Amino acid sequence: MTPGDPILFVNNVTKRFGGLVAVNNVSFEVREHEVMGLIGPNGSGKSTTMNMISGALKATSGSITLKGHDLTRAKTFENARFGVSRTFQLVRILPELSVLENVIAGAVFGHKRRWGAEAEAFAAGLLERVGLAERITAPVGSLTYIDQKRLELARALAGEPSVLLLDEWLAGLNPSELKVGIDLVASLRQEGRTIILVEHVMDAIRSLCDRCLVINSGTKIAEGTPDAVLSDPDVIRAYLGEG
Ligand SMILES: Nc1ncnc2c1ncn2[C@@H]1O[C@H](COP(=O)(O)OP(=O)(O)OP(=O)(O)O)[C@@H](O)[C@H]1O
Repeated sequence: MTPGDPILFVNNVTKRFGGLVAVNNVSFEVREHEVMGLIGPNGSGKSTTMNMISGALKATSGSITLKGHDLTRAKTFENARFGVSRTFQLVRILPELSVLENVIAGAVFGHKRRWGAEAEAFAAGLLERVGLAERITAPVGSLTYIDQKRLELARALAGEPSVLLLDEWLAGLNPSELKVGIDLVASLRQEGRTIILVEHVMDAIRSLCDRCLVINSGTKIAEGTPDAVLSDPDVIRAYLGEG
């Protein structure tokens, strides 16, 4: 789907941890229906940026707004209400709940607050969507790694997000699972989801992203199409190091 108007505005955002500036005066916009890749070497500030959008961390300065909601001033739990859902670098699912219950939890605490039978039917539909229809009543402990990833994705989608944050969602998959994972994200793109993708798998970045933002040592160093940024000498230098 062709990207529409910008809905997420990150304005001059800085995050300090004591003396360390993890994110340094970064600004960008994300348009509706756009898949934006956020890339950069290890420790460059990608997860910190995602955490500020999701509300897990508060910016030291700057502002983040989504469809007119000020995420920077919101309480942590309000970011989901305002339309942000995410997956985590290390899968986080609720081990004492079933597959279905995990996704219902996402619907109940999400953007639109569905309850009861409505939440259950909605969650079941999403499990089918991510390829987990057969495992609906399974205990989460019995899931394979890729199925845990599918579950986390279904739970994030259950929040009916305006923007979906995928933090290295493809990490740790073997080559055949990776293809399945990329196809699944491609199908989300196809249906017009707005996504920020933090990813080290460059094939995924090239095939999935409309646009990429590159950060290095907390500072934005490039922005553009995947092909343009990945051939940018500053970006190559950041990844490979000087010399
Ligand atoms: N809670 C924290 N307290 C102190 N320093 C932190 C904290 N979280 C992150 N940092 C530091 O901030 C910098 C940016 O980290 P961040 O995790 O955002 O990088 P990243 O680009 O996501 O890295 P990776 O690709 O390895 O996941 C790093 O130097 C990291 O050590």
